[in-house]
Amino acid sequence: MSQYLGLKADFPDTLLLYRMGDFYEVFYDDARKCNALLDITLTQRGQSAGQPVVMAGVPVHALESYLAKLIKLGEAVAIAEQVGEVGASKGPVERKVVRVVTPGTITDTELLADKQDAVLLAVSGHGRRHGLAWLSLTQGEIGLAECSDVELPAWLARLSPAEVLVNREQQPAGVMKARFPVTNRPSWQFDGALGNRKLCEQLAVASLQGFNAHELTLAHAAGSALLAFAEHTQGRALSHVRSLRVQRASDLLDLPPATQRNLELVQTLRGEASPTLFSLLDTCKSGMGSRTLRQWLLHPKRDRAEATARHDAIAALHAEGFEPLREALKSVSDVERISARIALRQVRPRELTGLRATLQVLPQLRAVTPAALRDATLTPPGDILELLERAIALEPAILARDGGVIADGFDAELDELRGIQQNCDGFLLDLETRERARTGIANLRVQFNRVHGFYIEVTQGQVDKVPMDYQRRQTLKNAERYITPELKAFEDKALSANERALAREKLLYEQVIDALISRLEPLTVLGRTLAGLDALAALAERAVTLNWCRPEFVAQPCLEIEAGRHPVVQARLAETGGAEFMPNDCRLDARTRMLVITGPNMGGKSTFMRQVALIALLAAIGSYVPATRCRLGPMDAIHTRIGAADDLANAQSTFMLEMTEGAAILHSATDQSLVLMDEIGRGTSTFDGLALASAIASHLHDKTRAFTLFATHYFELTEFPAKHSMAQNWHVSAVESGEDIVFLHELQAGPASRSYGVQVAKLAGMPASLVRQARATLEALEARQNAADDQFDLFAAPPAPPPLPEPSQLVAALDGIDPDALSPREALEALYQLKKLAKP
Ligand SMILES: Nc1ncnc2c1ncn2[C@@H]1O[C@H](COP(=O)(O)OP(=O)(O)OP(=O)(O)O)[C@@H](O)[C@H]1O
Repeated sequence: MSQYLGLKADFPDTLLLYRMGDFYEVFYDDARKCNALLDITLTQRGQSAGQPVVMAGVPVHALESYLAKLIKLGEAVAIAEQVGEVGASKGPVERKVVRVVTPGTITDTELLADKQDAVLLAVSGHGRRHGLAWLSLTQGEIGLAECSDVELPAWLARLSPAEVLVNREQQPAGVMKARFPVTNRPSWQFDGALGNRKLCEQLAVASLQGFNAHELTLAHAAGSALLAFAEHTQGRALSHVRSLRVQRASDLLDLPPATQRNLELVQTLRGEASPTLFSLLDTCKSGMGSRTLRQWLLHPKRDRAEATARHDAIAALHAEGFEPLREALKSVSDVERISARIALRQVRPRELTGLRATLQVLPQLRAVTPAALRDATLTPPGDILELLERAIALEPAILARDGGVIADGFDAELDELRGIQQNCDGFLLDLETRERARTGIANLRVQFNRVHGFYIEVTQGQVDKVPMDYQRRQTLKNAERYITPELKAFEDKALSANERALAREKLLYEQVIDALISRLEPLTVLGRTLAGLDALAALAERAVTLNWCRPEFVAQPCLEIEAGRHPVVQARLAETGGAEFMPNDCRLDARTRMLVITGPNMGGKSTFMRQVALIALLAAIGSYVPATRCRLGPMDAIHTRIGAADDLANAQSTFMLEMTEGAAILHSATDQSLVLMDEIGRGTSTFDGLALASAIASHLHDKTRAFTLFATHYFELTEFPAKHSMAQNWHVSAVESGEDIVFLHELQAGPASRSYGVQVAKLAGMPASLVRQARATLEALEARQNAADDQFDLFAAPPAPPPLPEPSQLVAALDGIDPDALSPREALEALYQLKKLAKP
């Protein structure tokens, strides 16, 4: 147990899986935890320090599936293997932790989601400002950023880390509130100067100035913890991590967590992966293409140069045809992950054959790529392909340790070892023929037995013909057995050929990896280029299949959409064979900044608002958009306040959440933001709600001047545009037919005439008697309302705040005291003085 306890001391917070023969065992608390998490049986064995040893085990062959479960549950796992030889020394075989797997540092293909990177994020600082450093080990690029505590949730949502490293002694509240797996790290690792040095070393540069990252001290501190942890888990330096990107919130189109959620970008409101905007867009042919597209979707830039270049690329793909390219992309493997796994020396033989196949199709892929996108990096690095073709077998074994990985003809020694195994019988026959000819002994035989190994047997009558180089091995009654130097050499080779072939293969495989590591740069770049091409080709395909148009960017404030559609709702309607989707226009500009949208429930208000936001976002990531025409001015953020789900986990009521999100929008939106407000105020009583909704609308119209789509059930708000010149009334149309209602989903100018709530309730299947009663009550209420209608002005300017009271003498005296400048005696006097002033 002492060997186990020694190893465990280095990994106190990590489950330690300890190899014992055919099992990985876990002990004590780790065993209890695994019992609870994996439902594996606890046992007891012997005693250590007077206590029974509680343990549990998983079979070696099932390790990966148990690891996958543990990682999914947010656990970190250290794996201790036997590294010493059994019986080589007294006591237990030497064991070492060879691998630490944590949610943010997994690189195993089996454990990683194909379409999503596992991002490891470190957050430094606490209180108001934070430094962020992140990395996906299978990508090889470090990201750095700094942000305020208010911005932190948006960063966390955008990066969606698999694991967050925080300072054990200064845990940032924003991280602890979010629901990501957190790993505590020692305080000293969050050091700015150390981080700067480590980052420079990692990137092999003298200063971070070239990356414009030299002044981000807080981010350096996070970088220090990030690199230390990543190296610690991999047990080696990260030779493939060679680039750095500084992200500034001000460069990105802001998509706060609520927006990502409400627009169902990568996850539905129920937490499923489809149908979402991403699931609709992602027809990529490779995992790396999908990951790139996802990254584009969640990190749209404010600057439109990159998006315009992507629009150009899609146009080129349309002009020259994208199907042959997509066909060629089918035979491309995940070069991005394979290069990272080469760097980490974890690459498997079949991944190398995948890489080889990719390099082989490159010329063909290049030929079908439009000239404008035919990047220089699409030329195969010839030496790498040549090496893979020569070195790796056509269909290698799954694991290098099983042999059969290195191709025949690559290494003479390996060929010979394999030759020995395969041609043992042939060699012996050949030797026998040669020796018979050389000695003239016609009945000489070359043979083998387990006890004596190989020998040449000569009958007693012929022994005088035996040449000088024959050494006697054994004397029998009728025969002598000999060995020759040649046969001895063959015996040595044959007996250990298998073992030696395996060892030789392992060595050669390592050498191939060494050679690949030295040529990693072009491979990494190639991975990135192919991933980008795959994502672009998917966007080109979507644009044609779904009949989208190229958006136009302009410099003046403007958001004009003709015949816009909600891509996901439209696809769902088409799938389910429901009604046709009704396209709608939207026109906002410097003079019209707000649409007040009314209409019945189910009329299509939310769908319309979301489609406007999705179209703006799609344009910003460089995609075509679901409309017939689209012109967009500059945009810095998309804010949304939609829905009324309680946030029970954070103990917030519907109304509190509504107001918190509303307040966040009012604080951060600008005149370049797009704001969607869906039925704000409905979480409280009618008067409260109406008062708040109108105050919020006024604030957005008068102060923020953001492009706002304001959907509401409060009819009173349809009077808003009459008094606010930049607002207009629009409504979603519906027609009554008898007591029923038909939704036209068409956006028309002007306010809605009524809300049709009772008809919608009938449609939803409310009992007929209840609907009748509701209709009667409604009529009575409307009659009373008309009678009592007074001319109350909802949008009158707010009353001036009351003047601040004069500060009292006591407060003025307190204000005048500077505690740091007082001697103890002066402080005592000041205290007496204050007491005197406090007397009535
Ligand atoms: N333009 C459209 N064309 C066809 N169907 C549509 C359109 N817009 C919405 N719909 C359909 O109507 C349903 C309801 O739309 P939506 O949720 O946008 O209505 P709403 O007015 O926001 O309702 P509520 O006020 O109850 O939230 C959608 O699920 C969709 O199936």
